[in-house]
Amino acid sequence: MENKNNAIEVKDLKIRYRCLRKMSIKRSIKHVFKMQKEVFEAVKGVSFDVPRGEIMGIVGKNGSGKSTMLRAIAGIFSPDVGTIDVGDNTVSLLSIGVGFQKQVTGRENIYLSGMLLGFSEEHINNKIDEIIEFAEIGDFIDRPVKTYSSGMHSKLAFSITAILETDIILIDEVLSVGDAKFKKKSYNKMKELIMNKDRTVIIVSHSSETLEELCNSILWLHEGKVKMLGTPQEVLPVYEEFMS
Ligand SMILES: Nc1ncnc2c1ncn2[C@@H]1O[C@H](COP(=O)(O)OP(=O)(O)OP(=O)(O)O)[C@@H](O)[C@H]1O
Repeated sequence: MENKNNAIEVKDLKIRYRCLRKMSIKRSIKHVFKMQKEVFEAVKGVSFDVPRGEIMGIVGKNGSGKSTMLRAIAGIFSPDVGTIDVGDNTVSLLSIGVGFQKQVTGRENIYLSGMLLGFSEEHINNKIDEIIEFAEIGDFIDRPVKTYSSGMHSKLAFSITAILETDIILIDEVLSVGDAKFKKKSYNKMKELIMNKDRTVIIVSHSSETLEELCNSILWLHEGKVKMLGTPQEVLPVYEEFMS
């Protein structure tokens, strides 16, 4: 870490997706050994720092690279170019559709997720009752995750991150999941986690109201590049004007 007050340092980050070039089935059978790969750069040289204890919001229209960047910071993708430094902090990503083994039970998934986040079995043992209680999914905790509704899935994912308390929390548009009661409870829990002065948070959201209330800074991504970086008061009005 260049500056010891930072929890996250991202420098010149570039992330590319490699997909197979579209061609007819006949052609692809004929050319199976030389199928051409198409490369798409979703993040095109992004740099920013997040000081320890701060909350940064990310905005940008659909497809601007927000989720790709969060996944890279969470360690799911590695950078094609550039660096991401999170020091020795534990990092968790709250996002719909990542993280669970569908064939095994919610309880087993708590252990798997907890260990992936870097926690010991003993630590998870101490926290598991609290996680299950917070998730409010009843007997489903001992059923395979593939039988869960999307609301149940999100409640369990949220509870694991919220109760295990990593140093860095990355939140991808999940502040508004679950039913009204859980939404309120999770929003309050998130605020409690965020208010901890040592915790660092990045939130991707389309709600300017939420970002304005919670964030110290806002990063505006546009087509994989930084369009603006500043305080919510500086960035959000310009962004809203741009989007309208
Ligand atoms: N697995 C993939 N393979 C190829 N391209 C992808 C893949 N995932 C995302 N992309 C492309 O990368 C770009 C950035 O996608 P990303 O999901 O990061 O955007 P986003 O800003 O999070 O969008 P949204 O607001 O819709 O969630 C998009 O153009 C998308 O089509």
